[in-house]
Amino acid sequence: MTFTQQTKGTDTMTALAQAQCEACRADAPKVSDEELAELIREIPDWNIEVRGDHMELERVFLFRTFRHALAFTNAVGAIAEEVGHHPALLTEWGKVTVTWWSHEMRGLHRNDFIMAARTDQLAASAEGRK
Ligand SMILES: C[C@H](O)[C@H](O)[C@H]1CNC2=NC(N)=NC(=O)C2=N1
Repeated sequence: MTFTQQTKGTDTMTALAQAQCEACRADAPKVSDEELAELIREIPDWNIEVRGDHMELERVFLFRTFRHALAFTNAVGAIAEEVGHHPALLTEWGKVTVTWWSHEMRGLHRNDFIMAARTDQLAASAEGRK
């Protein structure tokens, strides 16, 4: 899995968000422990959850209303569809839990970190954040 960072901007999260996702393959390499330590620093508000035999990236976003939560849910869904890499999305009143991991390879790929960074960028401009 190559991973091309379009820019080496000062804000590494922005650079991560602008990186290109690659098509997920079952035999794609999981991120190494070193990559994990480096990449999680670029998305500091995300938690690494160990679930069964794999890790997942997860963050809760709070909103004033269900309508705002639903709008954000749909915005995340749209960027997922654009790249063909999809999160788990739990939408509740005033709250959206976003979880990224790579199903076919049962683990964390750089794509998951890219999409978490893009999710943060969406949240930065989302209406009704608490
Ligand atoms: C056929 C389709 O492209 C694949 O099933 C994609 C869809 N979206 C995906 N999303 C995630 N998170 N992991 C995958 O392995 C995955 N595979």
